[in-house]
Amino acid sequence: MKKVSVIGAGSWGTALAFVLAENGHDCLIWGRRQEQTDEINEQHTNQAYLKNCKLPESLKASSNLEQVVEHADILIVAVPTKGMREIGSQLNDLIQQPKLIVHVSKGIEPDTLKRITEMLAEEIRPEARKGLVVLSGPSHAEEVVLRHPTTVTVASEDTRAAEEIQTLFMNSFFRVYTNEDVLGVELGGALKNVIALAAGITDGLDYGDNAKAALITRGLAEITRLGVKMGANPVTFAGLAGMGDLIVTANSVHSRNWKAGNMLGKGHSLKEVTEGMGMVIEGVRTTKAAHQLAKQYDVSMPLTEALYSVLFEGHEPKEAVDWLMNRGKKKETDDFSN
Ligand SMILES: NC(=O)C1=CN([C@@H]2O[C@H](COP(=O)(O)OP(=O)(O)OC[C@H]3O[C@@H](n4cnc5c(N)ncnc54)[C@H](OP(=O)(O)O)[C@@H]3O)[C@@H](O)[C@H]2O)C=CC1
Ligand SMILES: O=C(CO)COP(=O)(O)O
Repeated sequence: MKKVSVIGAGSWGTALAFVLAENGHDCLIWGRRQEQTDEINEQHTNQAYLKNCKLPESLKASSNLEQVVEHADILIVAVPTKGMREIGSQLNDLIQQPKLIVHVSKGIEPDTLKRITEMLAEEIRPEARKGLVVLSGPSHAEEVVLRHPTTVTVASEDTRAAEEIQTLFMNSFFRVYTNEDVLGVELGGALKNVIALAAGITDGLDYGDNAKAALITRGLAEITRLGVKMGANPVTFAGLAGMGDLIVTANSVHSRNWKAGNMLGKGHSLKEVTEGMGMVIEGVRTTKAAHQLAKQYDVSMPLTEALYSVLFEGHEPKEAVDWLMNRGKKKETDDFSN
């Protein structure tokens, strides 16, 4: 049994805390609102994020970040990418003894184009970190708390740290692999949200299954093309953090990114969609970052460009699809030579 703290009591932080508590670990979860941590402690629920889920009574919650950081040597950080630097800087101030820090979020910071391990490495001093690990893969929180079979991957520069986290989470419904390609795992997790938004748009437009299959396949091709140019292992994109997560996010009714795209395809504005969701839609900010990365690395990412034009340049979804379909001829397999 280990002491573990989860920072962030949204859908994913709560589902992972559920797994850890089920595994017998002494798990404390931090939420920034006391009424929410009271609900977890007293009702053993977190209705705003995981409806009708009974949480293990052994799972405890606190809104006192200092207490939560002190509780454990392993910190699981589960806040949206937008809040990552602020949390990282607070952790830097609060950590007394070095901690193993695991993040489970999926995004890239626009403008700096930093991945989450890079942001955390900038915010948290090296002496406060035993290691940095990313956990990613096809894993909707709603299904994890139903104990439905789920597989994820953990990656770290430090193989032993990744293996420690693999052991911490593994159980009969939550299977964890390790992967040495931190860059590929983080890029796969972040960029699939862009393609899932686009998949939601084609579903919103009622374009059917051919269009969806095209988006997923060509989406994976452009994610891989960028990732390989940045130095990632192409095999990672055929794995859980790449194809696996892209399939689940582009097809699931649980996906906030797919839902957001679906509403855009049906004619709602981006403002309406983001304000109505009540949960994070990581793909919107990541589309900005991916558009910038494509320029910086001089990689062709037409689906990302089409989505960018809908989200940020006022183009209609149908116009973007027409543009995609009427581009010049291409070979399917020239991807890696770009
Ligand atoms: N949901 C899922 O199934 C999965 C999600 N992920 C990833 O996990 C990350 C977290 O997502 P998820 O839990 O789903 O998000 P949710 O929207 O469900 O919850 C977000 C949580 O973070 C808190 N929060 C929001 N902004 C900040 C901030 N600036 N500082 C501190 N806390 C903040 C919210 O607090 P409050 O309630 O007070 O607003 C809430 O507890 C995302 O990157 C997502 O892509 C990965 C795999 C699966
Ligand atoms: O990353 C996820 C599943 O693996 C969750 O996706 P959404 O953020 O689109 O709900």
